[in-house]
Amino acid sequence: MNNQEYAKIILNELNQTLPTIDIEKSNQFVDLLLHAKEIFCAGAGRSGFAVRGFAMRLMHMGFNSYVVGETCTPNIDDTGLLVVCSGSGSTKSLVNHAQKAKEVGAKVALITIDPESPIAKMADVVIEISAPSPKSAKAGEIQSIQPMGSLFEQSEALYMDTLILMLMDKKHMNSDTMFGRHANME
Ligand SMILES: O=C([C@H](O)CO)[C@H](O)[C@H](O)COP(=O)(O)O
Repeated sequence: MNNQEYAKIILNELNQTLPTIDIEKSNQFVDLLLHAKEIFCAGAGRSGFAVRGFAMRLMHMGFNSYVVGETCTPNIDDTGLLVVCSGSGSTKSLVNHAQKAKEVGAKVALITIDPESPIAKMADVVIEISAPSPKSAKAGEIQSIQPMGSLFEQSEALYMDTLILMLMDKKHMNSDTMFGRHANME
């Protein structure tokens, strides 16, 4: 198959995952984002790349957003929100981050394939994406030709872009006002 044929298959897969994500839980997630004093974003591997992109857009909107593990990321307290992206919901470092967040009274939002996972059990809101899971027993019903967690990782990145659009509506922001905060020392 050529690249265009594969592209159509991938888009078809995304067309199954993205429109089935829960609306009410997404509204709850947006409320948590709007009310947090500081937002801490965590993920490992390719989920880590996805959540870094989300942290950047939040920064563009004026939120105090941080990537967990970066040198200049401060402590989390009861005014904070931890956003975790984890297909399995059981990656050890991320379980530890969620435990710490709950210990200090912070909120936790999880994007995952497995709503029964250890992090899901601690989370205030769990966003389930149905996709194959290479790292846990629970796999979503939606099938993929892509390797490992690719469909989940693409879906979570695009899902977080839908959250950004919802936040832009609520805060009356547009691309120009956000670009004003983009790094000018690149
Ligand atoms: O990078 C990943 C791997 O490529 C799976 O497709 C995962 O995102 C990484 O291993 C983290 O795992 P999860 O916490 O289960 O997302």
